[in-house]
Amino acid sequence: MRLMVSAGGTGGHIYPALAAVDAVRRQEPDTEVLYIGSERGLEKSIVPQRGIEFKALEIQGFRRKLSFDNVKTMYLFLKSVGEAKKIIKEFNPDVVVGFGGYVSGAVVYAAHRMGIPTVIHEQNSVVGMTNKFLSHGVDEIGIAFEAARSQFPTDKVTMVGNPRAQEVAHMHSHFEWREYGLRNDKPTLLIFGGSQGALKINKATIEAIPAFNERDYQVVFVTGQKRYDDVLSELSEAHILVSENIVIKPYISNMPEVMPRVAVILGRAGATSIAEITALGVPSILVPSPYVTADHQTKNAQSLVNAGAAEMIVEADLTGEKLVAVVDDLMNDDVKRLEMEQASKKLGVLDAADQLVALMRKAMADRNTK
Ligand SMILES: CC(=O)N[C@H]1[C@@H](OP(=O)(O)OP(=O)(O)OC[C@H]2O[C@@H](n3ccc(=O)[nH]c3=O)[C@H](O)[C@@H]2O)O[C@H](CO)[C@@H](O)[C@@H]1O
Repeated sequence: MRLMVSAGGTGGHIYPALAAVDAVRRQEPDTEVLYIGSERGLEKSIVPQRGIEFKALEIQGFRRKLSFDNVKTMYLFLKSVGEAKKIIKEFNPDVVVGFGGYVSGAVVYAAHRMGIPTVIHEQNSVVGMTNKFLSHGVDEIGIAFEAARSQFPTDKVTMVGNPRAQEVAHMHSHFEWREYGLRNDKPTLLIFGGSQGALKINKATIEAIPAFNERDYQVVFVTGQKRYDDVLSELSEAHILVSENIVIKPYISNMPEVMPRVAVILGRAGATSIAEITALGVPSILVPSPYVTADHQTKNAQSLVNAGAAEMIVEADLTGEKLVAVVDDLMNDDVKRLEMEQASKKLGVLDAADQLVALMRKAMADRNTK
C-alpha cells in the first residue's frame, strides 16, 4: 500500500497516527509511508525517530481557528492545500488518513479534491474543528468515543477505538526502572501532564516533593520538554531536595515500554493518554485540562471515573497537599488498585489499529467499485 498520514501539533494526534502506520506495515511490510506534519508541532522530532519519511507544510496563522470567516486564514489554508497537492501528486498515495491538528485539514482536503480515498480518525469525545470541517468530504470516519458519532455525518462513522491502545497493549516491554536509577521492586507513580506537560500539575508536584521524599514508593515526574528548566529552577530557588526515589524528566519518548511498569498514573485526561491507560489497565488519578474545547477532558475523565477505573481531581482543587493525600491513599491500598486495574482494562479497545486499517481498505475498495 502507499499510505499517506497527517497529524499535527500534539502527541494525542501524532501517536495514534504512528500506531496506525505500524499496523499497516505489520500487515503489508512493503508499504510505503509518507507522514505530512507541520514545521512547529512535536511531530517534526517524533516522526523521523521512527524511521518514517516526513515532510512538513509551512502552516501559519492556524493557531486559533480553521474557519472561513477571515480572509487571511482562508488565504493561508489554500496555500497549504496547494503545497499538499504537490506532495500528494508526487507520492501518489492509495489512501490519505488524517488524525487531527490543523495540518491534517489541508492534507486531507487536498487529497479529497484530487479524488483520492480519504479517512479521518477522531480521538476525542468532542469532535475537533479540523475533523468537523473535513467530515463532509471524506469517505470514512473512525471514532474512539461513541459520543463523537452524532457530531459527524453518521453514515460514514465506525467505532474503531484509538490505534495507540493496540500498540501499547501488545508491546513486549523490556524496560526496567533500573534504567532510571530506580528500583525494580518498588511501586512507581508516573506523573505527566499530556504530551507538553502541564503548569498546574508541575506546580503541585513541586510542592509535593518534600512528602514524596519520605515515601516508600517511587515517583517519575515528567515536566514537559519546554517546562523542564523552569521546574529545576523552582526546586533550586525553594531549596527543595529531591531524594533518590524520585526522578525528574523532561519527556519520555518510549512511553509504551515504560507504562506497563507503572503502578499509578497521575495526569491529564487527553484522549490518547486515556486510550493507553485503559489498554493496559493502569489505575489513574486524572486532572482534566480546563483549557480545551467544550471541556472534553472532563468528559473523558468522567467516563473512567464512572466505570471505577480512575479518580479525578479538578484542577482548581489541585494543591501539593491534595495530590499527596490522593496518591498516598491509592499507593497504600493494593485492593483498590487491583479493582481499578480491572475496571480500567474493561474499557480498552485492543484491536483499534487493525480496525482502522480495515476502514482504510474499505475506503479504497469502495472507490474502486464506484
Ligand atoms: C491541550 C490539548 O489540546 N490537549 C489535547 C491533546 O493533548 P495531548 O497531546 O497532551 O494528548 P494526549 O493525552 O491524548 O496524548 C499524549 C500522548 O503523549 C504521550 N507522551 C506524553 C508525555 C511524554 O513524556 N511522553 C509521551 O510519549 C502519551 O503517552 C500520549 O500518547 O490531544 C488530545 C487528543 O486529541 C486531546 O484529548 C487533548 O485534550
